[in-house]
Amino acid sequence: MTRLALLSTSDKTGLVPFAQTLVEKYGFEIISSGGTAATLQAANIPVTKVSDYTGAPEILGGRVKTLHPKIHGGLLARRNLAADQADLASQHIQPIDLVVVNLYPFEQTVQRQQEKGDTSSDQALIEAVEQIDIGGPTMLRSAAKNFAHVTVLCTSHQYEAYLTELDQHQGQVSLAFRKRCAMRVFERTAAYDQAIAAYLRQSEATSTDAANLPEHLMIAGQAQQTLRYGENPHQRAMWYQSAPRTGWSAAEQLQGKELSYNNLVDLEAARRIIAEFCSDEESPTAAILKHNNPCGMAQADTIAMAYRNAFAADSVSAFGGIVALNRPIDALTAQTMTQTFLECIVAPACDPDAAEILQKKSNLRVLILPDLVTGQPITAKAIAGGWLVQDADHWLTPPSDWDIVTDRRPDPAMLAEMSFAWRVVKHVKSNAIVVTRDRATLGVGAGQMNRVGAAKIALEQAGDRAQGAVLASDGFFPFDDSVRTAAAAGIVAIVQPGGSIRDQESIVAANELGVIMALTGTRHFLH
Ligand SMILES: NC(=O)c1ncn([C@@H]2O[C@H](COP(=O)(O)O)[C@@H](O)[C@H]2O)c1NC=O
Repeated sequence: MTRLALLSTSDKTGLVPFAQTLVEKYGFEIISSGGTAATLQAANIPVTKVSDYTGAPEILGGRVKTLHPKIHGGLLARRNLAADQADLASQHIQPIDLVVVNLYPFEQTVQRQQEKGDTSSDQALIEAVEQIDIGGPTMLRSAAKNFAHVTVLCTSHQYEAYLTELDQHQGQVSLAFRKRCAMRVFERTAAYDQAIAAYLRQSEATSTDAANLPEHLMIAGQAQQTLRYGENPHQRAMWYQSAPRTGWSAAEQLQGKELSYNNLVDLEAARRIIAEFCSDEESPTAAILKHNNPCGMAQADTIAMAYRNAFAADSVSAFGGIVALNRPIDALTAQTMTQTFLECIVAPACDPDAAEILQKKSNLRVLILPDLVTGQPITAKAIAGGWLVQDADHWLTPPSDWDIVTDRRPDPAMLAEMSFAWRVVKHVKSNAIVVTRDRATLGVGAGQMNRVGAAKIALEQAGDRAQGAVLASDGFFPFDDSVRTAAAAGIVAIVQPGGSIRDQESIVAANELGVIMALTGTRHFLH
């Protein structure tokens, strides 16, 4: 008996030569849905339309094409079960050996809508809903469930491997291959459903109410790149891209070595911190990061000067750093950046003459990410037996809402400096203390197990430069010791969340030492 293959593809890439080989080399008979059948007919490949085979026309503008017992009976029947075979015979159903389906391009449709900036109009919703494939996933799932007997391909990338398999097994397919194909189907349909759910969820309010977090957590992504290794060479790693394609998956790498796992983690930390400085009125800003923490961050009148000041903040740590800029890379900045060893640079754009200069450092990875602001709305951490999910920390209390708790009050310039320090410390691992002056970091105490330790590191790094500087703390001061250490080093203003039962002790110490203190009311722990 000839073997039956069911082909129903939206993406017709490689379809014709593949179908030709199936028919001519392996003697398959083909049945296909309307558009696929038309493509094959145009290439003179013999094909029967699904509607002719089932006797049921495509209806509802294509919403029902292949949803028919003659199709799903042929896909689900167990070849080794007499009762199933009897059902097929009585219903004149032919078993189907091979199913080739790729789905309506739902993710691409949403991507296009996002690029046009319209994902929520009535028209956009109608368009997206029509791209929710129903018949395709149904066939894929039927065939995948019956992998004991049926082979199912859900992407044109599998055509070659399938033909090789036929070649190697005298026209047959091994059970192991069919099982792998089934696994890929369930991965694909899960990701497809996740994209649909995410699209529908996006119109919901982005409240911090836990009830608005999804009832079922679905983290989906398509393998974009096998990374050489993870954080360490003995850890496997893969970069998955979510749909629609945005963020780092859509960034342009102008030059440099392949991105590593650690590069991407650092780049994302760099993006998050520079995103804090991307509003229209923001001055040119540069951040240099090492191991996820800013080692130097500065604002200035030009981006070249901002980079220079960020580098000067801690030129030792900047070696091998990751740089993020909130302005296009210009020639002068490029020139300055090539004077030291850097791992990666990310900026919203790059001037042509700057690109030419950077090319001299051929290993240096330069990435262009025009949208530095948009990140994932949630963060997820793996723990044994589950995941922890929270809203990304998008909150920032504006200085106008801070509580100035000391007799001395900041003038506008001092308040702006305190706001700079506050926005930097938000992105430093806890316990975090940052010392800044003239919109540049002078000292960064990161990831310490006690706040005094973080303060000591930041102040020691700042040294004499701490005279007249500002200190920011990501969490409240449990005691007044950090305030006293800061004042002794020359700090004139402190910004911290407040909220300790001993806040008053810190305030009394600040008043006694003539230090300005602002309480923001919100802490920014970062683990
Ligand atoms: N409704 C159905 O019964 C149905 N059957 C197959 N499809 C999809 O239709 C596409 C192929 O259509 P065509 O062969 O007409 O170009 C495939 O992406 C396939 O997944 C369907 N479309 C949507 O649900």
